[in-house]
Amino acid sequence: MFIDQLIKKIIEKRNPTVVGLDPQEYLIPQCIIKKYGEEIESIGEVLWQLNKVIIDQIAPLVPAVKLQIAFYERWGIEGLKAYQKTIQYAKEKELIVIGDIKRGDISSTAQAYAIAHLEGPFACDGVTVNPFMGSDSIRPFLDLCKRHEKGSFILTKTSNPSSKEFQNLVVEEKPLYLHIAYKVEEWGKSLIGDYGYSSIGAVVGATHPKEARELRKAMPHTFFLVPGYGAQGARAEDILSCFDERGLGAIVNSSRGIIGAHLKEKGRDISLEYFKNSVRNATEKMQKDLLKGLERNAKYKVY
Ligand SMILES: O=c1ccn([C@@H]2O[C@H](COP(=O)(O)O)[C@@H](O)[C@H]2O)c(=O)[nH]1
Repeated sequence: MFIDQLIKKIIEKRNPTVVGLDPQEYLIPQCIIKKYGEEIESIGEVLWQLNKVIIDQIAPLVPAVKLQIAFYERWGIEGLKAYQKTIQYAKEKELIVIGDIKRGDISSTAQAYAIAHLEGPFACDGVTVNPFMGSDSIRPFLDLCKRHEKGSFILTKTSNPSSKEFQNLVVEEKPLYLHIAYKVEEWGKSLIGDYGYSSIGAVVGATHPKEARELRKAMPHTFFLVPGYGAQGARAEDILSCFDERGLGAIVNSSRGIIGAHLKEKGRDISLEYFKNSVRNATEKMQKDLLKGLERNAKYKVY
């Protein structure tokens, strides 16, 4: 089952970190661009080689990677080829692969999305899904998660500053994000694994600790995918309430904070060796930070 595999890997590596493979142009080291081609036609190769370097550094350290599809789609077919190759390589390295695709549409269309991203050409282990269109737009993802032992994370309270515009609106005496939370718990009921969590999880932003605390209580069987740590300003202490007393219940994403760590230190004109060290150091630093946060608080046991 998706969720049990994810949790087992988190425990095995003592690390609730997912590295975001979000290769924004400005953070790609010059040495990789120079080696694989500066022309637009080479972009696929650049993205793929960049990701390969990153994955080789982080595979022994983390349980999972998350690919934000926008940074591949943005380049068209060549970008999507790099996306596909990266998914394959990360799986070979025994990483859990999450496709951050945030899809949501009428059921026939949602089914095509679910096939593409859970069993077809871009099959990941898990994906992110947008619940705005309601249960029938989610159903095809649930069905394929069940059939193929995959996972989905439903946007519940997102990390961006404007998320409150809709998600915090009070509807029938409760904020909208709580209505979504109860639905996500219901959708996940038949996919609960050995640790008490479902393969149907929720995206809960690290940047909203108050809401995260409320959501953890409202969603006892829902595993959280938590973006917002690092580049968006959230710190380890903001995230603690996403975890249960076992130190389980959440995996924390960092993209720019890890694959762009070199920018703060030196900029883009660095050697490949420097880039590798920078990615590895930033990943280890995040792991230490999260574990220290959990250990400092007597409420949490850490694996
Ligand atoms: O609420 C959300 C949902 C998804 N994201 C995605 O996570 C990463 C965050 O990247 P950083 O560089 O670590 O800020 C990115 O892919 C977002 O699209 C999110 O930030 N918030």
